[in-house]
Amino acid sequence: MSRLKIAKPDLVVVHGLTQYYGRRAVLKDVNFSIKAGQVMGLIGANGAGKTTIMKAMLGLNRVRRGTVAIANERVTQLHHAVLAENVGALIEHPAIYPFLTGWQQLQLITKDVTQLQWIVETLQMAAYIHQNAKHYSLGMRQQLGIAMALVRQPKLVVLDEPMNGLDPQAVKRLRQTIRELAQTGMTFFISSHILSELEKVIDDVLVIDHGRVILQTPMQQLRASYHQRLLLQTTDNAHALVWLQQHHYGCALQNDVITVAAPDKLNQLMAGLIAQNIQITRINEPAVDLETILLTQLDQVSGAGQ
Ligand SMILES: Nc1ncnc2c1ncn2[C@@H]1O[C@H](COP(=O)(O)OP(=O)(O)OP(=O)(O)O)[C@@H](O)[C@H]1O
Repeated sequence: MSRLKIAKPDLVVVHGLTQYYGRRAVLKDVNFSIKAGQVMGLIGANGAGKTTIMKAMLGLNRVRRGTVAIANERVTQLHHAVLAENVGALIEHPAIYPFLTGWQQLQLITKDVTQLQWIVETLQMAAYIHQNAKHYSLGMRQQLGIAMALVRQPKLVVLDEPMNGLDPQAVKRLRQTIRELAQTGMTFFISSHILSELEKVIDDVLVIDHGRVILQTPMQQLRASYHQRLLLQTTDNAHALVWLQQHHYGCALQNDVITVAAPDKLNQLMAGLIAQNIQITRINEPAVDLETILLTQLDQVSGAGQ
């Protein structure tokens, strides 16, 4: 029996978003969509427009042109009923009342004790949740802000730099929580400068530069598009290098290690070296991170545009 693969619907559709601060365009025809259950990362340099995009999605800014739709409902500054039911967000600094406890602030969002207990336990906030928030550290305030965004388990959660001020354990917990919630169908849109953390949690990445989208792609595809290097050590590196160059492999020798660029016929390469009586003593594909992949990819994008 053949199985029909049902495409997930778009939960967020942003179309032609253009925004000015004064006379300066800070978003320029921004288009993207996020499918239900996806975890999408938003990356860009300082001032690229990440927070501005998130604010526009939440009806916090007046946009010049373009539309935002969440769960098929238009969102504007004056029309945002869909957000109350379906969206949790932490943008810039968490809005916290200093004379309420963390628990009381969470109660402003939901009275459901099961949900309240769940988030306090999940983010391990029990030690301070009943203290007044004015005594909270930066990290505790940030955790409370995240808890406020997640507590009702809304369809969409928008998090602007959520890892700010969190210690490594809290970052790990947040990452696990996001992955678990995404498994249940929740959708996330997360900006972060900590690419090494972001890449552990996202399915797709949206890259913006000077208010324009320059890349939107699944992480899997991004990784596949990166031509991996190979590190080789042999019993006779000098001889190996000559053979590789003669056979048009891009390669270089440094500190007794040969770097070979993107060998797509690994068997041929190994067989060729062995036929020369060169023994391969070590072969290694170095782990590659999102930052390296993106820099390479963006070089190609800007190179192609020249
Ligand atoms: N209220 C404002 N008035 C005028 N200009 C603003 C305002 N808010 C942001 N900007 C400008 O809009 C541009 C985009 O800012 P935005 O905060 O969206 O960037 P970002 O990508 O979130 O940056 P960062 O990584 O530093 O947080 C910047 O050039 C910024 O100076």
